Amino acid sequence: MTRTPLMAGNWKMNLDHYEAVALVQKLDWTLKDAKHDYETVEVAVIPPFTDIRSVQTIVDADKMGIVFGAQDVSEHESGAYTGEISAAMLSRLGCTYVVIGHSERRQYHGEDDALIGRKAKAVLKAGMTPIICCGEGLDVRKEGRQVDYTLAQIDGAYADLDADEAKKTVIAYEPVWAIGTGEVATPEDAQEVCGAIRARLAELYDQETADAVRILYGGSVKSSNVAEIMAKDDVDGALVGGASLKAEEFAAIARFTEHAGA
Ligand SMILES: O=C(CO)COP(=O)(O)O
Repeated sequence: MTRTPLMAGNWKMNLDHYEAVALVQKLDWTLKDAKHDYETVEVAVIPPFTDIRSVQTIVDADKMGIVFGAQDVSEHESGAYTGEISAAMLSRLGCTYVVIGHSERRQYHGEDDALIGRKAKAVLKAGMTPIICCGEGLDVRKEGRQVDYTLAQIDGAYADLDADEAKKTVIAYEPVWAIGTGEVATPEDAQEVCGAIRARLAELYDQETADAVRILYGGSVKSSNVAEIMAKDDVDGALVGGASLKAEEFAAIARFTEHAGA
């Protein structure tokens, strides 16, 4: 089973729509210069909602190989939900991916696994791919409970998804203690949990489903550490925060096969 690696840049609450266009253009030029093959490594940017229309316009106009997505979505289809954005709206803008249940949404907006499951369903129904985030905090890691904790998040988020739906999802394992801290998990740490997630998917569904799902690692990924993490069997890409805000650095992450061992 070959899974196409995915490098997704989560910009979080950074860059207005002018800056977004400039960054996407620079990323596109950098990858074009390197003759990047998007079939070999998929590259996605995940900007704030207000940037998406501008990103769509430039990606379409310049026929870029880069795809894009959103950082969150409403669980509801439409109606009186002030401030919310529906999956249909994102799909209409050409989004390929929607990040669901990022630890910052769990922490600051009280999102739980059941809500994350409903959001994933809404995204799938609209024909897009949810990137379902999971991962433990420092206290859980210190107690050595990272596998059980993360698998419980997976159980909760996938409770109402059938195998056909599950197959179309992407998972991002992001240990909270490694996010924005410069503290990157070791490749072995990443593999331990990503491998356990795949084994759990095989239990919940079947091996074929488990093998189809791409599992990304996230947390202080940089061009200097991505290759060793990508070398692990169950790591199929990265969800990149800070380093995705610099075109050359993010392009270098997407080109990780060139600096294996760096
Ligand atoms: O949260 C992350 C991506 O979603 C990781 O952020 P950093 O790469 O800045 O640690």
